[in-house]
Amino acid sequence: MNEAVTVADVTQVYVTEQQATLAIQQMNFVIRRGEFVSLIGPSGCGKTTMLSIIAGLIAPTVGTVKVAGELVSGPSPRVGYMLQQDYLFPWRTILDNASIGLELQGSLTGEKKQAVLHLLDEMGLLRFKDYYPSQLSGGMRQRVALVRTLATDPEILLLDEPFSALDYRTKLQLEDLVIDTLRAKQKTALLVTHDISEAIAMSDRIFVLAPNPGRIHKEFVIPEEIRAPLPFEAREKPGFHTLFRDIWQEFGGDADE
Ligand SMILES: Nc1ncnc2c1ncn2[C@@H]1O[C@H](COP(=O)(O)OP(=O)(O)OP(=O)(O)O)[C@@H](O)[C@H]1O
Repeated sequence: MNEAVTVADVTQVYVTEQQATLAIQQMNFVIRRGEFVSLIGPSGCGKTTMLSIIAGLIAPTVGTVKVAGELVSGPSPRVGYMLQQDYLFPWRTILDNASIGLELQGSLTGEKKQAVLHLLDEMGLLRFKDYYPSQLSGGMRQRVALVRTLATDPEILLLDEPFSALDYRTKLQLEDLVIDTLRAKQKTALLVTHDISEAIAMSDRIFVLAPNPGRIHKEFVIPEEIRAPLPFEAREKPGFHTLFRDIWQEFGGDADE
């Protein structure tokens, strides 16, 4: 099974007392195992809705989603979710925050706790394991959130603007750390971002979405000449800015020129 995520004919309509909103219309795509794919597009084009459907948090009005060949019918340990905010519990230590997913699953064995400590070590956080979130910087807290997401060993990670609240330097460092970690662990990831450069630097493929109704407008495969071991290096490749401009135009970037 090479397909990590299969989205088939997904349509999502939100109905409120005032109106019905066609948030997503007939979306179809496949993410292969180990791939890093980004969803970019203007506000309201259905990016978060798509992640919520893949995560099993909402059932699509029409269509199906499979994760590793299994129909998604609710939240599953196969899928990990990382958000813009770290949502760490202030009264729990870093180790206890990082372990909470395992604890909630009732699977926090001694062996798993060692694995969490190992992940904290990989993220440069081991010496802070007994600290509380308020004692850490925003970038460090987001690294704890990444450890918490990886601790349950999900097959696919859904990343909803996880770098957008960070300062620029921290954001670039964390992008490198995430890619390095996910590639080493051969994880599949779907990133939602408003940052075209970030999407190009991190992804294998990019879907540009369009709004009203939310749909896939265009797919970009990142060419070999732009790929690099780490996103920071990809930003320096010749061809990076040409691709940026191509995507910007599809984004409607030149609409007011
Ligand atoms: N719970 C809801 N009830 C009603 N309408 C909703 C709900 N959630 C989202 N929508 C609508 O569905 C559309 C898609 O929203 P969604 O949040 O998925 O877009 P997005 O691309 O993630 O936007 P942003 O970039 O601003 O986060 C929007 O028109 C939004 O107003």
